[in-house]
This record gives sequence, structure tokens and C-alpha cells, in this order.
Amino acid sequence: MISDEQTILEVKDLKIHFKLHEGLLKAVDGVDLSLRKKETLGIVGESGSGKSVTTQSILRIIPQTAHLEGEIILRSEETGKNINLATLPMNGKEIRKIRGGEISMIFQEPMKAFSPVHTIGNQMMETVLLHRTKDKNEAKEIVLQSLREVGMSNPEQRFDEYPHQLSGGMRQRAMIAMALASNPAILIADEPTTALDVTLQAQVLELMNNLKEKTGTSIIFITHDLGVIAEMSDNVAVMYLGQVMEYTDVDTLFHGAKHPYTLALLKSMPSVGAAENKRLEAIEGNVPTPINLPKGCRFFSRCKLAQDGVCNVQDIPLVKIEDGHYVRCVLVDEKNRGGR
Ligand SMILES: Nc1ncnc2c1ncn2[C@@H]1O[C@H](COP(=O)(O)OP(=O)(O)OP(=O)(O)O)[C@@H](O)[C@H]1O
Repeated sequence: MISDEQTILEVKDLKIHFKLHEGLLKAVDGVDLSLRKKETLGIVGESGSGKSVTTQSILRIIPQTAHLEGEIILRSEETGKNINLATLPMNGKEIRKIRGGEISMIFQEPMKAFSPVHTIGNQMMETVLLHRTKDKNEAKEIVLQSLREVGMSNPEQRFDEYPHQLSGGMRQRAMIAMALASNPAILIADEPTTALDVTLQAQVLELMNNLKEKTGTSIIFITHDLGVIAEMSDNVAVMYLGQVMEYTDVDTLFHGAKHPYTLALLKSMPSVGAAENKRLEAIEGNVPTPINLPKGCRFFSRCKLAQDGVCNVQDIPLVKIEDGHYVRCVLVDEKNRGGR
């Protein structure tokens, strides 16, 4: 994965396991990611692939019962230091300063971000006073400016309103305004538009892209929707059962993907302007629970190309097949070597 002086976040061999009665659930099992300045990294995969747990671990908001291993290195511009977020105490001062400061998060459900009993303005003020300025007048100006930037009509009035008084779309905008008011280096967006109708979704995605252009914030965008990936991402990590199966730039994802799982996801995606009779192929079967998984490729049980004795013998590494393009599949790896 590209890692250079532009890299601001690096996740190395991240593992998040939960001890359950049924066995060890490996929600995330050896994930590497890298995020550069001004980059949008899309993370895509079916439900249960480990997208949320991966990104929640960056902010250390996973349950205390989770066992976390690996490194999450933030190259902090604020302190000029490399900080391993994986080793910070979960509710310590350092991570609390980073949460909502250098790294902000937005969710599918804005009510998760807001408390119902405080006004939008007060909640945003609290964030700004904690992370940007101690001056109340200046903080209020920053809050109003953020509300204006996300296209909120009548920001002065919105300032004094409670979250439930806003429409769904406006709440989503308010949540983005709150996340950006602290001027974060990184914004993590976990399915922020999934609950919105198509028009609102397009508006919110455009808004995020515009704000990113303006502020230079890097974004990690989680979705199960490849259409959204196309709209938002520079690079993409395709996840399945706690592992990155393919990692590449967005053009290569749509025009030169190699992993059978990525190809299956692409075939299951309705494409705009496609012939009406184009058949969509759902991926057969369900994502298994990641407990007591057999050796070998995680996608083995659902892969149409799977070869017994080849794909299920040993764990498969993520292999670089070209600059910036990584694939976790022995068949692709063999073909690639043979082709040289
Ligand atoms: N607190 C928890 N305790 C036990 N298992 C968990 C916990 N949180 C998540 N998991 C399991 O970890 C795996 C990954 O979950 P995660 O929510 O990260 O997937 P996801 O790709 O984000 O899915 P979705 O798109 O549905 O949010 C799943 O098998 C899930 O059941």
C-alpha cells in the first residue's frame, strides 16, 4: 500500500477479535490500510465484512470486550508526532482529544451524533470550544459559518433548534457541519447517506466532495454501495470477512478488478444507463459468521472459481500485482506470475 510523506494514517495488521461462547469471532483479521492527505479511501463490502469495526477501532470506540492487535499510526500534524492509536487508553485524555478533533466521524443515523436534549448550536459550540478556540464569540462564528457551509438555511435559527426539529436531510447536514467544525485532518463517514432518498443522497455526497476540496480533509468512506464508491473514492479497499480482498484506485476497481469477490460485487450492482434487460447476479449464499473459519481463502465457500486443494490449503496473503493494486487470491497471483 502506498505509504510516503503524504500518508497521515496507517493501519498495520489490525486484528479485532471477540471472545464469544461459540468461539473466537474474528471481526477484523490482519487489515492493512493507508490514507494520504486529501485522499478519499472507500471501504466497501457486504454487511458483516468488518468495515465498521475497522474504522471504529481507529477512534477506539469499539466495545471494551474486543481484543485489539496491530498498529494504527496517526501522523499528527497538531503535535508533529506519530501516535499509535491502538495503544492509547480507550477513554484517556489523548484519544478524547483526537476524537472529534483531528479525526471526526459521521454516521448513518445523525441522532447517534447528537444528544436529543441539547440544541444543535450548543453541541457544536462544545466541540469547537474543545478543539479550536476558547473564545465563545469566535466559536459561535465558526459554528454559524459551518452551518452556512453545509447549506443550512437560516443558520441563526437552526443554532437554537433541537435535532428533532430538523428534517432528515438537514440533520445529516448538521452532523457534517459538526464533524467539520473542528477542522479535522480525517473524516470517517460510516454509510452516511444509506438512509436518505436518492436525491438527498446525491446532494450530501456532492456537499462532502465540495467540502473536501475546500478543506483538504482526508476521508474514509464506508459503504456497501459501489455507486457511492464511484462517486466518492480515490482508492478503494474491498473487504470480506475481516480481510481486505482487493485494494486499488477507483478506476482500476471498475475497469480492471481481479478478485473474484470484487467481480461478483460488480456484477451484482445495477449500473446507471445499463440495458434494461441486463441481468444482475446476486452473490449466492450469505456472509458466514467469522467464527472457526477453515484455513484458506475467506471467500472459498461462495467463490465460483474456487479450487479444492488450492484455495483452501493455507491462508492467502494480500499480494501486490501492480503498483497500487493488491489482491488476496492465489489464482490471480498464479496467473499474474505465469503471465510475466
Ligand atoms: N460487539 C460485538 N460483539 C461481537 N461481534 C461483533 C460486535 N460488533 C461486530 N461484531 C461482528 O463483527 C463482524 C464485523 O461487523 P461490522 O459491523 O464491522 O461489519 P460491517 O461490514 O460494518 O457490516 P454493516 O455493513 O452491516 O455495518 C460481524 O460478524 C459482526 O457480527
